[in-house]
Amino acid sequence: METWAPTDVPALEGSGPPLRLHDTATGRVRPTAPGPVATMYVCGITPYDATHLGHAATYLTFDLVNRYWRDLGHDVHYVQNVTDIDEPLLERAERDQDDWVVLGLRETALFREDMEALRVLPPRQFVGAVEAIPEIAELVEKLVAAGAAYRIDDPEYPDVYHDVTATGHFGYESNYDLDTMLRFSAERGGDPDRPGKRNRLDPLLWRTARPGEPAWDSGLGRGRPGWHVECAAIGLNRLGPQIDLNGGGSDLIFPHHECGALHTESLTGEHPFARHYVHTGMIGLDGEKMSKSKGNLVFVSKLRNARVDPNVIRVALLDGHYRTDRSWTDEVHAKGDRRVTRWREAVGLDAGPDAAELVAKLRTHLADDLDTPGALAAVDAWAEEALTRRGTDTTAPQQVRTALDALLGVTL
Ligand SMILES: Nc1ncnc2c1ncn2[C@@H]1O[C@H](COS(=O)(=O)NC(=O)[C@@H](N)CS)[C@@H](O)[C@H]1O
Ligand SMILES: [Zn+2]
Repeated sequence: METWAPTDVPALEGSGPPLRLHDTATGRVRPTAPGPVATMYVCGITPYDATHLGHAATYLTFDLVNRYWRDLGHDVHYVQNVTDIDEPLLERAERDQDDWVVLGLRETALFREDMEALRVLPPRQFVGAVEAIPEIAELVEKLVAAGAAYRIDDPEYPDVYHDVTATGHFGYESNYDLDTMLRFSAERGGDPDRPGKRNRLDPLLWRTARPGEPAWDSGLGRGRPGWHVECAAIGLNRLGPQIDLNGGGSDLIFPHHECGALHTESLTGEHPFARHYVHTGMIGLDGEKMSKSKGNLVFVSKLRNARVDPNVIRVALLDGHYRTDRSWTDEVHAKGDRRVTRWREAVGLDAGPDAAELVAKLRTHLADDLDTPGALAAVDAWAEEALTRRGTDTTAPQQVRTALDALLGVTL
């Protein structure tokens, strides 16, 4: 499916330190080391209730990774999916007496608009699960042929599951204990208590057609793919068996990214699938996690319709560190608004303090596991200096504008 419109990224002089990021699998912050083309798979939305500020905070995080890698001189091959077939989508369509296909198309279109408004750089490939079903089914067939996957002994619905013992590495990505895995599996779309599975955590690969459910023909018979294998196939087939970064919110640590790694590594034998597994904290609303089930969602489009500057949304969300669970509040919004106003005044001057020092600080903070609180504070300091003690560098205001655009995606 169509990706969204590109945003140009101005080039800056020089470059900063290597990007260091926290990796969930090793539990450590360590340098990324992409080749000339960095490869990044970030899970996309399930297209309903798009685009809430939780989604936005996560995609803004990976936008900073994209921008910083480009600032280091890498090209970035960024792939993202849309889970346009899945239980939650079918249930929402049912609830709203909506056609699930139309719901998905409408919400995906809104998501693209919101991403463009927030100036998030688009993925090179933006792939829907439905359009990928042929290649997903092919991956499942290979897993069955390799003996890593099996049909469950259920004459009515002989679904296909992946044996979690297939690689000998299962659990390395999340490092969760068995109880936690079982709990999250049950809470997040898994079926640990289904009789006949070899292991309770074995993830579904192919769901045999049920009456009244959408189904597609495949070499596995009529049915539809499981959730995790959708991302495994879309990522593997476009980025290869080992990638620089697999990303998403912390709710994807398990089972989603653990099982995605199981699927690709079972087939390719290459371990780990991703050199960095990067996960963002949850955005809440006044202390409660912002989630579809809670219905306490703040939408990017609603803020845009209220004439909120997308730069304010971006700066407000970047004020907290990407890995912390944090809330959207009126104060967070107001602080972002004050900041953008103040920065605009400062770059509106005809001269300012030396910009090179600020650019170096921005790079150092971003390279340090995306320390955006530090980066934004450095901009605050430059703006205060410019507005109180003035400065003599007549090129500084424009240099700062360019650096904020390239590195933070903020246009003043
Ligand atoms: N409250 C939140 N705060 C931060 N990130 C969130 C929040 N809610 C969802 N996300 C992230 O937003 C992305 C899309 O979430 S989603 O719409 O539920 N879709 C999915 O998780 C799947 N389609 C991934 S293949 C995921 O990375 C998810 O972890
Ligand atoms: Zn995914």
